[in-house]
Amino acid sequence: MNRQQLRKSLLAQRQALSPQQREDAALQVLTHLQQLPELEHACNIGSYHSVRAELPTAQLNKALQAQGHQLALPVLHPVRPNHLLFLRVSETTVWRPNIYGIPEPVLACTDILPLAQLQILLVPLVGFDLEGNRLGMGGGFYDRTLAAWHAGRLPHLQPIGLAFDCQQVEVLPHAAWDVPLPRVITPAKLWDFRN
Ligand SMILES: Nc1nc2c(c(=O)[nH]1)N(C=O)[C@@H](CNc1ccc(C(=O)N[C@@H](CCC(=O)O)C(=O)O)cc1)CN2
Ligand SMILES: Nc1ncnc2c1ncn2[C@@H]1O[C@H](COP(=O)(O)OP(=O)(O)OP(=O)(O)O)[C@@H](O)[C@H]1O
Repeated sequence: MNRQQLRKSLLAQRQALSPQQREDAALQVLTHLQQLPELEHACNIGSYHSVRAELPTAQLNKALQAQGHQLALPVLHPVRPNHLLFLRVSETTVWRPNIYGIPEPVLACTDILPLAQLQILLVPLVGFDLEGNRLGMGGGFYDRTLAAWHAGRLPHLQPIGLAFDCQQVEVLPHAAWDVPLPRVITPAKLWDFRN
């Protein structure tokens, strides 16, 4: 299967889960996440606003905020195509759907949290393999976001993919620009692909 076929098949598997299965999965993922020593101290966490059949993040985001972490959510970059900006969010954040129908915080420059100030980046994904290679929605948004980290320029950033177990495959075909994830959390476990 090529990337496009794989994406279609993995999206269908995710779609087949019931809303209850998705919520249960999200709670299990939150439990693994909360066991990370990195989260013992308040930190800046890049997260995402889940849509459609993605691993739900509403409760997870709320729980992280309640624990004192500052969340930053992605907005599509207004000038650089296929790039993301991460904006601080709070209870007063005004949301607006982007061109993909994904709610994002209304862009205010003062709310921008540069990647260099994030300690954790929770990454949505469609599929991942046993080496941490990631398949996303196809825009290359996170590959671009993670390029500087991959090049060693964001040593304090820890990317973590969030997924259902059915999104794990043995091998994903990967391209030069793909940035493998060091860790992925699914309901079953924390996958650590480092060394
Ligand atoms: N919740 C969430 N937010 C996210 C992402 C994500 O995967 N999940 N992204 C991760 O990169 C970025 C947005 N990327 C996206 C890329 C494609 C589509 C999408 O629905 N594509 C449709 C075609 C839409 C069209 O071209 O009009 C499709 O593939 O069917 C959605 C988000 C940033 N924010
Ligand atoms: N660092 C980069 N620099 C330039 N182009 C890139 C980069 N990363 C990805 N691309 C381009 O983005 C396109 C989409 O990439 P890909 O199919 O790997 O996206 P994805 O990882 O599935 O999506 P996303 O990261 O948005 O969830 C590719 O055709 C590639 O040309």
